[in-house]
Amino acid sequence: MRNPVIQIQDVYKSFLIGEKPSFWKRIVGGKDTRRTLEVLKGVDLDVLPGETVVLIGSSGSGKSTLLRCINKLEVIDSGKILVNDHLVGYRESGAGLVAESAKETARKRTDIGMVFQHFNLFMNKTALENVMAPLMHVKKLSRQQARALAEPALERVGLADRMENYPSRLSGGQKQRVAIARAMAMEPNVMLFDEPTSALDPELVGEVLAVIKNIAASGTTMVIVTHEMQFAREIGDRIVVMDGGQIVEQGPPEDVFGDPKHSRTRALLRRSGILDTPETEAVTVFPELDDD
Ligand SMILES: Nc1ncnc2c1ncn2[C@@H]1O[C@H](COP(=O)(O)OP(=O)(O)OP(=O)(O)O)[C@@H](O)[C@H]1O
Repeated sequence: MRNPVIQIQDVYKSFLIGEKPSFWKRIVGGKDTRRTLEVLKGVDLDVLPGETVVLIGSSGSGKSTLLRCINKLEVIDSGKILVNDHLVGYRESGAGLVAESAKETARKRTDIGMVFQHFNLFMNKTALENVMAPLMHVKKLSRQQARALAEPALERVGLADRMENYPSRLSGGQKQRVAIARAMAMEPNVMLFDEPTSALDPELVGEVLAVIKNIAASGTTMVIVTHEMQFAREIGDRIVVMDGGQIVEQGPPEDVFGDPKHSRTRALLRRSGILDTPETEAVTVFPELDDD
């Protein structure tokens, strides 16, 4: 069996919350009131080649942070993340592992496509120029070579007739499809989607989901953070449920949605209208007595 494309091992991540006290405040002995918020608390997760893993969980459970750690948009406090067998943030040298430079991080990121909630398009460039930009500036392709990859990428997401449009002339769904084409044109071997439909009007969600499904069907390894439970159920090879910075349950969609084991999963699915068992579940006080 091939190695997992992504290996996340015992990852911890926290943020410092609050404002750094000013120089003058410190001079007069003012206290630093910042506090540490632990967002990831020992996460382990492997993603296999061609697999689509969907992260679900309540707001603030750490899904986006975990996704962002995979391509070093966030730096982990401890643990390890390997992508394509390379340790994120480090490179091998004769002397062992050394911290990688910003340039090396940028180069490694070309293997990992990322699609954000808010598209992140250049507003002063057409759809085609948006897709060509990283091909030229990161992959250093000529304009002609970049165009030869960008056009089919836009065709693939159904935007053959919108290539010359500026983002201001595109709907939210079309903008997100340009962002997907831009990531896919780089031919990454992993795609990360961070709530790709949550900034869209409901009637535009379907077209973006259809494009993502199409990419999944082509065998690209994907990790998707979403609140769209129906979509998660349809597209996920594996559903991973996060709560309070930890993975509380994972498995095939039919198990997680059909027979959720963890109380936090059941609460999440109830809130999403997927599970309609009553709020007051029977609580097994003495599980050992239930065995026979
Ligand atoms: N850069 C940051 N600085 C400080 N706190 C942060 C930062 N990024 C995230 N957080 C906090 O970390 C926690 C987890 O955030 P994260 O975005 O990972 O959750 P999530 O599960 O993706 O939530 P949602 O579904 O609402 O997007 C939240 O409390 C959030 O406010």
